[in-house]
Amino acid sequence: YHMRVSDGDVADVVLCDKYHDMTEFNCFTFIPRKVLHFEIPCYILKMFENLKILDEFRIKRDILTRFLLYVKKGYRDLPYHNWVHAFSVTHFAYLALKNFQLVELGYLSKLEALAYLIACLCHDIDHRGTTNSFQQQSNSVLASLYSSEGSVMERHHLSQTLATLNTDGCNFLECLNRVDYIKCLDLIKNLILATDLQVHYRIHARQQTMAMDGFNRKNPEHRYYLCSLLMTCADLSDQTKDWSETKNVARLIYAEFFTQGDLEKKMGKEPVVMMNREKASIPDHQLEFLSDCCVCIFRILARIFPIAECLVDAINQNIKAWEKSKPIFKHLTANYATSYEILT
Ligand SMILES: Cc1nc2ccc(C(=O)NCC(C)C)cc2n2c(-c3cc(OC(C)(C)C)ccc3Cl)nnc12
Ligand SMILES: [Mg+2]
Ligand SMILES: [Zn+2]
Repeated sequence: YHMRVSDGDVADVVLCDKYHDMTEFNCFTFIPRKVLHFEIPCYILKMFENLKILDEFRIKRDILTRFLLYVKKGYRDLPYHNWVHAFSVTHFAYLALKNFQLVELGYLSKLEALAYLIACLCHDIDHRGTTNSFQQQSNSVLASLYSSEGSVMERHHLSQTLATLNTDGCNFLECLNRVDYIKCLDLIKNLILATDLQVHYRIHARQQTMAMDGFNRKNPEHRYYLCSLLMTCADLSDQTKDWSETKNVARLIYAEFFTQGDLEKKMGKEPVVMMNREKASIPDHQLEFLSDCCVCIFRILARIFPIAECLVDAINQNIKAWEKSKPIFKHLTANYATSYEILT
């Protein structure tokens, strides 16, 4: 296992000093999925450096690099829940830290910023392309481990994160003092668990109230709601890009959903419509998801950070595009098994 990341792999990343001009990269319109796959580790290191986080916590670049190369190997080769998703989620966290000046203006402590970036990188490690309910249905090992506490997949992602930190030469947090170290792991736990849709539904109303009342940095509940909101926004940030990106991401997500549906049929179970390639209407589901889930989360964000209004606008543009795509899907679906092929 230890031979999986060599010192040469680490050196390649530590020594790369390209990408001096980060102007484009620092904008909300930048599309992280367009970054060349082999360049992703270098960009991640650049983001940490650019945010002055390494100096703050005296984090060694080679140890952080070995950690992120193991994290990269921890992701499976799935259509959506893969290393590129981890990078795109982390890129949004970087944009939020930079553009909302989260640390400079006191919204997040430096430690919370560090935990936020690490949680984004690790939040879907070893995902299998199936949902929490599928873990129960299939009596998976993960369900037997975690179903009593809920958030089965998210608890597994957290466990994989801690295991990677404890791999030789990967614990870049060991230079933190004891209090910060324990606090950082606790923050990473809350952030990764916040990416469970059920957790989001449970705290969504209170996040809304927090935004209406005004964020109070002295209130520990507000700090938790803000961190969770920033996490779900990062996880959904693909939806704030342009229409071609939105269509591409939908194709990837439904490739996973339909594969799960196929698996469920083989198990003699009826999949939910959204995962059934014979019955799903991608535009309808996406309209529902964007209107009922996505845009609401980003509206709360925009209430706290007005410059995030552009992200709400981008989602609304994509909602309009899904509406316009419906007649085409309706017409074409008659000839296709599902509207999925049209997205390819
Ligand atoms: C474009 C897009 N469409 C989606 C359509 C449906 C669903 C879904 O899970 N429906 C529930 C059923 C399966 C039981 C999720 C979708 N989705 C997510 C996503 C968000 C998540 O949760 C947070 C981050 C807390 C919101 C967690 C996991 C995922 Cl894959 N990311 N992008 C998407
Ligand atoms: Mg997840
Ligand atoms: Zn995710």
